[in-house]
Amino acid sequence: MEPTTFVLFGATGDLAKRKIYPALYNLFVDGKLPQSFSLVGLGRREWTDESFRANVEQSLRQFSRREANDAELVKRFVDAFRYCVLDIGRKEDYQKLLRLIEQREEALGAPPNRMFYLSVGPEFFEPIAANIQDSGLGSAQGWKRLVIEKPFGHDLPSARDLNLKLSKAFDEQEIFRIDHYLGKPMVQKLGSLQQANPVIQALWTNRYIANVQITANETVGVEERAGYYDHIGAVRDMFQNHLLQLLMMAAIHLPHDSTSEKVRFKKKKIMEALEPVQKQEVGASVIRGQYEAGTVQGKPVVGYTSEPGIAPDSMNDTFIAARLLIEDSYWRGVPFYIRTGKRLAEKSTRIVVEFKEPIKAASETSEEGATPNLLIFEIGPNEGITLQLNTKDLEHEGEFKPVHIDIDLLGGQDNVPEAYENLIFDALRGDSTFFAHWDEVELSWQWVQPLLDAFEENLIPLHSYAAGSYGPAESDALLAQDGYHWWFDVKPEQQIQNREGEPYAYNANH
Ligand SMILES: NC(=O)C1=CN([C@@H]2O[C@H](COP(=O)(O)OP(=O)(O)OC[C@H]3O[C@@H](n4cnc5c(N)ncnc54)[C@H](OP(=O)(O)O)[C@@H]3O)[C@@H](O)[C@H]2O)C=CC1
Ligand SMILES: O=C1O[C@H](COP(=O)(O)O)[C@@H](O)[C@H](O)[C@H]1O
Repeated sequence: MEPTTFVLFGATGDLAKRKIYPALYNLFVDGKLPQSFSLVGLGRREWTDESFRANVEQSLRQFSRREANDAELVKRFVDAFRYCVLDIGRKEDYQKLLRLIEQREEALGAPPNRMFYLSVGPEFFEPIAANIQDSGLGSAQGWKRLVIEKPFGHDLPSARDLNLKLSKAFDEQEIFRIDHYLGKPMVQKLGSLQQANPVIQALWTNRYIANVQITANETVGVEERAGYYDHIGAVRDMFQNHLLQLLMMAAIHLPHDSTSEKVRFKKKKIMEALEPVQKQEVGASVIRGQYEAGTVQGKPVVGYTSEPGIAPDSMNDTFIAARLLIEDSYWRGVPFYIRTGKRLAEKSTRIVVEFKEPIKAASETSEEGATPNLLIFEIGPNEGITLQLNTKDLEHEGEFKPVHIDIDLLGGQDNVPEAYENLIFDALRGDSTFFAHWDEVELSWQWVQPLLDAFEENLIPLHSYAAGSYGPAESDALLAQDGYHWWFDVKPEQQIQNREGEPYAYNANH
């Protein structure tokens, strides 16, 4: 891997501490950092190199996947770290930064390959990009890359405006827009599983698939992020980015020789094929909700409008469910149902592919107990793939009963790289496959914009749901209209337990 200087804006912040340093350390331990690697951390805080390194070490002890108790190893890692006080708005600070980076490159004999990582609020994206350009930081002989966190815009016009401004300093192929869902190991496997397995590939069409359900349920509420979340809601926080990315990755058909460009081109095609919704029609396919007080995993919790920092009359959405249709030859007629929300019954991110029922369609015979075949991709918190099939239960008069085949994709490994590790590794290698291209981001905002307008103008109801449930009843009704139901929503009294005594989600008989 080429020598790299990693320039981290927001080095004193929460994301750097919880995700970026641990990810870099894990890569270091796994031998996946460039041989010549240097990091310059930036912030307004008057830290020194020493206090910076001490903070980084602390973060490794707290958050790293790999043990950080080998003092010699940790020291070798943080030796590459320097700190520079920089105020994003002060042009002279960028000259100081340029001198420091040039010194480091000279000392290491490294070419000026610079990766600028923006772990700061979105209001800083544009001034940082402009200052990188104006200061000469971005005009050295090596490569330059811009890694940018979400949110990418607040709506369609602001996203377009931001992109225009960034593109004055960085070309599209130099911009790496992070969507951490694209870094999740199971999401990274989705395309290749279908691509490499004829058995899946052959079934991946409207001929065999009845519907696809994409769920990202959370048990947490707004936590300490009321100020941010109350202006964003589930639609901008999760749906526009993570959930639409999951839809693209689930629907994609990849050619055998797929490159990063081809993957992103195919994703763009899916977004272009999404049937648009008109603002006045949003209510027919979109449900929005807000949690009321309830009990989440045995603990009583307050309702959204009683959370600290949230206005008592807030109309913000903490839940969204939607039915989307892809108008292409593969997916015409297959509804994709998507939902996400806070304060729900369980933390689970999964994709369920429900197959059509050929037995019933082919004959009028009674098939007592038969359920549709399902292919279930568990994305988090645990990873796995499960296939639900029907088998005859000889003890119960030959009724059908579902059996589940678990496919172990990790080969028993339990210490797998997490999303930020995968993504930072790819950015260091210049592989943009699992970063959101501007076309995808723009098309996502384009699809979502009528929803934002309808929400803003209160054209659709804001349904309440009890904390600890699976969202408003209207979300169930959305699927019931089409003759389906959300799979694996398990009421506490129906939960069965796995061998470890934990609730086992798959209760196909509910
Ligand atoms: N935290 C998380 O889990 C996630 C965060 N994100 C995104 O990542 C970004 C960073 O989030 P997070 O780390 O939580 O935010 P924090 O508020 O914890 O950190 C903000 C960082 O920005 C720096 N900063 C703020 N103003 C200036 C300035 N004028 N000049 C120089 N540096 C400045 C701060 O440094 P100092 O105070 O020293 O000036 C600090 O390092 C945001 O865009 C957020 O949306 C995305 C996903 C998850
Ligand atoms: O980006 C975000 O994601 C988290 C959920 O991420 P996960 O990896 O735990 O599924 C969400 O809690 C947060 O509100 C959102 O900003």
